[in-house]
Amino acid sequence: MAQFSRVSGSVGLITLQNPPVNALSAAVRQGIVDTVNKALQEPEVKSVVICGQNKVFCGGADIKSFRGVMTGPPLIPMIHAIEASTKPVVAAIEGIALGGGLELALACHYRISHTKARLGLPEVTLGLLPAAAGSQRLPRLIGITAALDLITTGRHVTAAEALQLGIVDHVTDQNTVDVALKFASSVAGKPLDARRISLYPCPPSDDTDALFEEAMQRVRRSARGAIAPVACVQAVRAAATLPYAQGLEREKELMATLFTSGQARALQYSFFAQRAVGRWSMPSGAQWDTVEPLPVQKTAVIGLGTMGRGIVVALTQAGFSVVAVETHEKQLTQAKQAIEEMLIRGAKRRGVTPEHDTITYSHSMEPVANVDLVIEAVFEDMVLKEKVFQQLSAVCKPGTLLCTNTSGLDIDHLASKTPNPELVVGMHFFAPAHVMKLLEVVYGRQSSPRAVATAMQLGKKMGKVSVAVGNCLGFVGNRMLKPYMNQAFFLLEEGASPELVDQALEEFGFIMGPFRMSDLSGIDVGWRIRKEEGLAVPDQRTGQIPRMQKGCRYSPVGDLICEQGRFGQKTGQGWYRYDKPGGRVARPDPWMQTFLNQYRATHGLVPRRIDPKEVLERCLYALINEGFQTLEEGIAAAPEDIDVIYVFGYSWPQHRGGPMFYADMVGLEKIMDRLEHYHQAHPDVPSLQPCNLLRKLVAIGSPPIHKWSQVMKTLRSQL
Ligand SMILES: CCCCCCC[C@H](O)CC(=O)SCCNC(=O)CCNC(=O)[C@H](O)C(C)(C)COP(=O)([O-])OP(=O)([O-])OC[C@H]1O[C@@H](n2cnc3c(N)ncnc32)[C@H](O)[C@@H]1OP(=O)([O-])[O-]
Ligand SMILES: NC(=O)c1ccc[n+]([C@@H]2O[C@H](COP(=O)([O-])OP(=O)(O)OC[C@H]3O[C@@H](n4cnc5c(N)ncnc54)[C@H](O)[C@@H]3O)[C@@H](O)[C@H]2O)c1
Repeated sequence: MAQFSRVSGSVGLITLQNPPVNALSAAVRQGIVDTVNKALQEPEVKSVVICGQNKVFCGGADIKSFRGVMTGPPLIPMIHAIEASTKPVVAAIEGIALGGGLELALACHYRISHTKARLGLPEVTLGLLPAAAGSQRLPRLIGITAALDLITTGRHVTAAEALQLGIVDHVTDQNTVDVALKFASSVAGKPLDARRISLYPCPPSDDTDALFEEAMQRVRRSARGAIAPVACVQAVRAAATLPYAQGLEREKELMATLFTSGQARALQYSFFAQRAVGRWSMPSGAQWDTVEPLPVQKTAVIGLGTMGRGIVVALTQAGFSVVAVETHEKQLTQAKQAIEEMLIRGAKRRGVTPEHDTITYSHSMEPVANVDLVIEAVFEDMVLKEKVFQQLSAVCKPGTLLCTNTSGLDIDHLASKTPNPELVVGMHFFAPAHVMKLLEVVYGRQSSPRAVATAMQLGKKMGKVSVAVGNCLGFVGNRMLKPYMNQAFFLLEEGASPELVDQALEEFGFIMGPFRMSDLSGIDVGWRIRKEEGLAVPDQRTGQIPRMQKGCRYSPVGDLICEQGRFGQKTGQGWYRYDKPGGRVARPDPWMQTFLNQYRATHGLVPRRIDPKEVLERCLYALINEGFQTLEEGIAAAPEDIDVIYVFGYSWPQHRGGPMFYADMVGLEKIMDRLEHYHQAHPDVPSLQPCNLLRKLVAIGSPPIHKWSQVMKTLRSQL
């Protein structure tokens, strides 16, 4: 809806009304058409102001309506009618002007923004482009380079940057609508042609071809196969090289392809999935809207290694005081310096003053006594963690929440070592913890709903996308990674090279394939865990690590290269070769080829040519199958939870939605058939056997992903 009123006798005020973000639904568009007509027809009205209800201008087109039948007046003619108006129209921008919201503002003759407003054309993040003439107007207003930046990244700009770029005419910290009304009165009757952006020529650049060539290459490099950023460059190129009307036609053509694409569906699914994970629930029935979080102001972090340092930074930046505890003297000094540097860099990026005086460094537990919440990040060693939790239980005031950053150890076991197991939860951050958006909040059997609500809220305050998951070895993310990595190892045994496997998965859209990723994070991490599990241990009789363990196929290739001291980037050698320890550029290593040849010969394995399609199917379908298993067990509550974890924690390409969304796109029947095919070929790999939930979903006709939760409820009671 949109409401019309007349202010001070001669200014028509149009207020968009569609909470919470005044999205341009059919009713809002109809409201704008009607009220603009009214303003144009009423002779008393000399100028017009458009604003949004509740101090929010407009969040753009109504994304929810994209999947249904589009009704109501189309956006483009509506926007053109505003620009063509003979009475000046002023946009009063408060809160946000995003996507279609900014396009609406660009059709107005003047734009006045509140200092705290954010503006942008984020359509690319939804797999689209600004198709209400935004791709044609913005370059004409602010130039090609700046428009390319905003349109291809979708980033939001502050009002100050918008003023500097020329997107808005004036910024105010007063009541924006009042300022706009006053301004509208002052420009009544003034000529408007110089204010109609569609009439502007696109500002020329020295070498347009070279500029677009360079932009296209940059965008293709970072797009990881996403098509929308490429279409955005093409649309801006049309603005730069074609008359406005033809540019608009090109924009429409490009949008038509994007609008119905699987990528747009995936990205829009991902947008809503990110919001859905905030509405968490526990098997007990406790859920996000019925549980009050505990108040948290003072926090502590125990262990200042790789993870602890990032967690201290994230907590400090979110405004919490932190007691940072590290027993190792040298580590404490180094951590202090690293944390200060990270805070200074972060403050510079955000244009604020760094906050270091809220951190208290300590090598003992005493200062932890009066904190509200502790996050433990010591080595991944259960005996050590038990000891730390016992110490914390003795030192902390009653009611303190005890969280662990373990990557996958048993939360219930750890909780059982404390007098208040209801106050223990997992807070599994991802490295680097101050950068990575994902947080898995792991509830144990006895974790109280308030403890979970508190950890979820803390994550939100730290700017994380937090997902509540159940307790099991590896939780959701790392548990699903195991069958994926196992397939990657098996493929090496059967004839693939690390490069072949990585390339297939990088072409799919991962930032790094499994081997480059494992070189980056340290191959020895998994090796140590496998040794603790008794897997990476030679048989006393043969002296070799068995290739069958507990009745399942096991590949010791990762263990064997660690035995050679090849731990990845940190040692300068791993699955690849680097120019020096700590080097970043991975090069294929002839040593690896020789090693794999000898390994295969030793075990009588005849190498074969591996097709990249097989790499994708075996690695991804095994991971997806494990995802279904976590749903079946209720460890993950919904497919959206898994997809958000994979997109934000494991670099799954967002334009492919996440593993479960991808499974839906590929077709559950195909996934099941291919898994059965590979399981027949490898009967000693149980993770290739389709799990019950997948079979049942196929049996009832493969319902679409948004129906799985409902189906799962019924199935879980039967399984
Ligand atoms: C061929 C056809 C031609 C079409 C022409 C194209 C036109 C145009 O170029 C395309 C667009 O504008 S594309 C659009 C470009 N615009 C964008 O990409 C902006 C997308 N929105 C955002 O980035 C964030 O929501 C804000 C920053 C606006 C607020 O952040 P915050 O304060 O943290 O709050 P929050 O929790 O995030 O949201 C609160 C609730 O609002 C909901 N909702 C929000 N926007 C919606 C929308 N546009 N729609 C519907 N709903 C929208 C959101 O789902 C949530 O509800 P839920 O029930 O809990 O799910
Ligand atoms: N590194 C990762 O990518 C990653 C990701 C997610 C979770 N994790 C988990 O986070 C935890 C920490 O991992 P990390 O990589 O930061 O380890 P790390 O080896 O870099 O750091 C651990 C730190 O804990 C300190 N420490 C040991 N005992 C202590 C004690 N009693 N009191 C205080 N400090 C103590 C050590 O001196 C060391 O500085 C582990 O449980 C790990 O599984 C790691």
